[in-house]
Amino acid sequence: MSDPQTRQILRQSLRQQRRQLSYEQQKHAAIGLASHLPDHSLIHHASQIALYIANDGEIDPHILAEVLSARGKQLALPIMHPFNDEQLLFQRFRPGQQLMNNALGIPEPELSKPDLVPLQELDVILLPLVGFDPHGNRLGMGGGFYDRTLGGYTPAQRPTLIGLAHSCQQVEKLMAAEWDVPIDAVATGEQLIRFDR
Ligand SMILES: Nc1nc2c(c(=O)[nH]1)N(C=O)[C@@H](CNc1ccc(C(=O)N[C@@H](CCC(=O)O)C(=O)O)cc1)CN2
Ligand SMILES: Nc1ncnc2c1ncn2[C@@H]1O[C@H](COP(=O)(O)OP(=O)(O)OP(=O)(O)O)[C@@H](O)[C@H]1O
Repeated sequence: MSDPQTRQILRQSLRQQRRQLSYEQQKHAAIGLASHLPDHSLIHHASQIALYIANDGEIDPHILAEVLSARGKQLALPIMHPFNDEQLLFQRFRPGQQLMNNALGIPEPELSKPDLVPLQELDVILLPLVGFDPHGNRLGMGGGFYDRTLGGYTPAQRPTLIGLAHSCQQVEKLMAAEWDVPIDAVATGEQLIRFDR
């Protein structure tokens, strides 16, 4: 599963599966995530947490965002870099804040330099993903945005990386590409799975 064509076929099939989840299944997963994840030590001890606005059937962290915000966590969202469109920036976000669709149709805050949060100041990034395996390999949308943004940092420098996923997004094995940044854990609507390395 390393060649780009195989990755693309798997990506299409996993994206289709998550888009086919019913409204009830999505709601159940979003509530489950918001009820177990805030109490986990990785989140409990974090003060600055990046998450995302759900798109394309992704597990929806918006209830989680409200719980975290009520517990005093500072939240941030990824925004597409205005000049270097292959990189993400992270900007302060308060639930309910006005957002605008970016070029890919995903809502994001309007760029405001004073509200940017340097990556090193984030304790945790909750990342969207298309697929994951039991070793912490992650398959994303194929833009390489998170990999490129995180690739310049050593594991010790970068925030803890927790993928958020529906359990149907787990696959047996993903061959990591050389640029793939492994994640530390995956949280589903039911549980948090930590990867030892
Ligand atoms: N919710 C969410 N936010 C995110 C990501 C993500 O995967 N999910 N990203 C993770 O990297 C970044 C954006 N990357 C993305 C890459 C491709 C597509 C996408 O839907 N592509 C469409 C075509 C869109 C178009 O051109 O109009 C497609 O492939 O069908 C979306 C986001 C940053 N924000
Ligand atoms: N650190 C990097 N340096 C150079 N190119 C990269 C890097 N990371 C990713 N890429 C490029 O980005 C493209 C997409 O990578 P990949 O298929 O791994 O994306 P993804 O992990 O699924 O997406 P995302 O990280 O946006 O969720 C690849 O073709 C690769 O060439």
